[in-house]
Amino acid sequence: MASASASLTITTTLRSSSVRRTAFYCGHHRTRSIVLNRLGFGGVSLIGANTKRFDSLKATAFSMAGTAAASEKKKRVEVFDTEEDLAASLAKYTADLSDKFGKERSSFTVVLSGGSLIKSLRKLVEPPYSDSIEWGKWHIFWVDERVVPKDHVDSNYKLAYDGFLSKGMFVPRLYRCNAGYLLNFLPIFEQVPIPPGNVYAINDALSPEGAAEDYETCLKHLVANNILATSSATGFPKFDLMLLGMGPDGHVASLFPGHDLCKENKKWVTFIKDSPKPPPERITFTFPVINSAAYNALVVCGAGKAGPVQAALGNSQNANVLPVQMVSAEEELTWFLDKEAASKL
Ligand SMILES: O=C1O[C@H](COP(=O)(O)O)[C@@H](O)[C@H](O)[C@H]1O
Repeated sequence: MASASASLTITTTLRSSSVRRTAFYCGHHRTRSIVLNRLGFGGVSLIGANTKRFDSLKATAFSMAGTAAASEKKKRVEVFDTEEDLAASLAKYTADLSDKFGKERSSFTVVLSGGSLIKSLRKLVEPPYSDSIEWGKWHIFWVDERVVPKDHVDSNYKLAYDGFLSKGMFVPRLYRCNAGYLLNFLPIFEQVPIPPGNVYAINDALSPEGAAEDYETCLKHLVANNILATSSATGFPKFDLMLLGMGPDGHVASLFPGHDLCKENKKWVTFIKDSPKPPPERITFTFPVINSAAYNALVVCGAGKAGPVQAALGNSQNANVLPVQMVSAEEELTWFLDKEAASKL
C-alpha cells in the first residue's frame, strides 16, 4: 500500500501512564485520519494519505506505548465524517489491494462478512472500479455464515449476492463488423464478473458441524492448489484481504464476547449452535485464521458501536477483552470508522 510520511504539528498529551495520545489534525475532504502504527514502542506515522493535498492538519492518532501486542505489525485508523466518504475510501483501498495481489499472484482472495459491511462495498461496483478491477482473479469467501438456506433472509451469502455480487455494471463491448471492430455505444449490463466457481458459499444442506468441516476441507483444497496462500508464521491459511464488520457487543465474525470459540486455536472453521445474536446456528473462521490474513479491514459505523471502538482503540480500562480487540493482521489492520463510531475516542 502506498504510504506517505509527513512532517506534521504533533501535540502530545499524557492521558494515563500507559497511553500516550498524539494528535495530527488533517482537514482534507472532511476526513479525519487517525493513524496508529505500532511498529515498536509508540512509533506513529501518517500512512496511506496523500499528504500533499492536506490544507491544514486535523486528525488524532493514539499510540499505546508498551501495550501493543508483539504480533501487531501495523495498525491504521481512519475516521470519516460520513458513511459515504467511508465507502469511497473502502472502495479505493480494496481496489488497490486487488491490483497489488493481482500483479503478485494469479488470485485475489477476499473474505466478506455479513451485516452492514455489504452496503459499504457499494462503490466498488461503480466506476472507476467496476471497469478497472480484475474481477476474474477474485475469490470470495465468508468469514462467517448462518446455517440457513442460501435464499433465506438471514443468509450472509444472500446479503452479499443481493447487495454486491449481483450488482449490475455497464461493460463496454467490442464487436466485429465488416469494417473491423466497433465499440458498442450501448454497453451490455452485466453482474460483477467474478467467475461463479470462485464464490465459496457454504453447503446449506449440512448441519452446522458438517458445514464447518466441509468449508475447512474446501479451504484446504484451495491451499493445495495454490489459490489460497499459507502463512509461514502460523501455518494457517493467509487470505489477502478480510473485510470485517463488528457488532454493537464487539463481536466479529460469529465470535462473541466470552464465548469459548474465541479460544479455538486448531480448527480453521468452527461452528456455533447458541449464537446470542439470531439465528443461533452459524459457522465461523477462527481467530488464528482471521489474524493470519495479510490485510484485515474493520468497517464500523454508527454511535451504537462507539463503546467497543473505544474499548479497542481508546483509553478504556475494561478488563474483559472483546473479540474485536483480538483482531490483528500479518501485514496491516485498518479501521474504517464513521465519526459516530469514533465519537468516544
Ligand atoms: O451477525 C453478524 O454480525 C456482524 C456485525 O453485523 P453488523 O450488521 O452489526 O455490521 C457481521 O460482521 C457478521 O458477519 C454477521 O454474521
